[in-house]
Amino acid sequence: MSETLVDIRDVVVEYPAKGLGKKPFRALKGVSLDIKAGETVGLVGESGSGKTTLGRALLGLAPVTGGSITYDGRDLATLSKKARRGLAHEIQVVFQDPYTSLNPSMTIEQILMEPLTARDMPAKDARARVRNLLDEVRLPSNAGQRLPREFSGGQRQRVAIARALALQPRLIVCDEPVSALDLSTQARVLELFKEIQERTGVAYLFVSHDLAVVRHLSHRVAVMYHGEIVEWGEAEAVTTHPQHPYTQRLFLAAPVPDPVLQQRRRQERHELLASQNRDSTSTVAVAAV
Ligand SMILES: Nc1ncnc2c1ncn2[C@@H]1O[C@H](COP(=O)(O)OP(=O)(O)OP(=O)(O)O)[C@@H](O)[C@H]1O
Repeated sequence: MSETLVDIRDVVVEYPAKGLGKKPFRALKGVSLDIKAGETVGLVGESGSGKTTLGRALLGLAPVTGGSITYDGRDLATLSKKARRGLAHEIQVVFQDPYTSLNPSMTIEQILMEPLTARDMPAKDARARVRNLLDEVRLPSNAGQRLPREFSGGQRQRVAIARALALQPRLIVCDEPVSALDLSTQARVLELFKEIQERTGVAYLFVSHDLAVVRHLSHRVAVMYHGEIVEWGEAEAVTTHPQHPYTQRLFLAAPVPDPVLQQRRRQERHELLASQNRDSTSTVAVAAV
């Protein structure tokens, strides 16, 4: 795992001003990170910190006004629309909400065939590929004839993952893909993400507000705060020895299943907050994370 697939350098995203005389809103303030082929990079941070915006920038869906995003050695900003479309199948996305991300009036087979036939795959081959995809995400082969509403949230998310896999991408932007699921379903879907990566070598940019989820899956972790990356490194190091005060608080705020450990965490968090309140040079505003 050494080849750099994505190189994000000093990226700035500014959303247009809402109203006369207002300034554009700077959602990313010079963000840098890289993703290697076959790697999972976890992106964690509180709501509004810019995680989704970074994923959208990578997908060409956010107004990038500074810096560069290089994919497989190519600067995305300098690609023609045609070249960008040609790359589209290599970078796919799985969204948070499995209830709204699938067309309710299409069968699962139609949903999965769509990207394949749009790329001129003959219908017979596309049907065979759909059967493989259902198998890859551990759904029964007769699932193809059913509608999204006949499935649970976890099963629908499996369909969304199958659709993302249809064109054999090299990178999937996963934007809070398990946040809408209950805990035991989350665990099974996370295992599926892992299994798929081991089998296909796909890379993930895995966006989540949940440190436990990110820690479970990621090789490296970036922590976002107010449009900046405040911590970036190996998942083990970032999650067990966080250096930045914001990461320390995020980590201590994360729920843990063990009540004794949870109580200890609460105490540590209390002490940390108290010490940060005393320290007026802290770079982080002391609000509850
Ligand atoms: N289209 C938009 N126009 C204007 N501002 C936006 C737009 N999209 C996002 N923002 C703002 O950019 C900031 C970052 O939003 P973003 O959705 O990237 O955060 P996030 O970390 O993914 O949050 P969440 O976990 O709640 O999804 C927020 O202040 C948000 O209000």
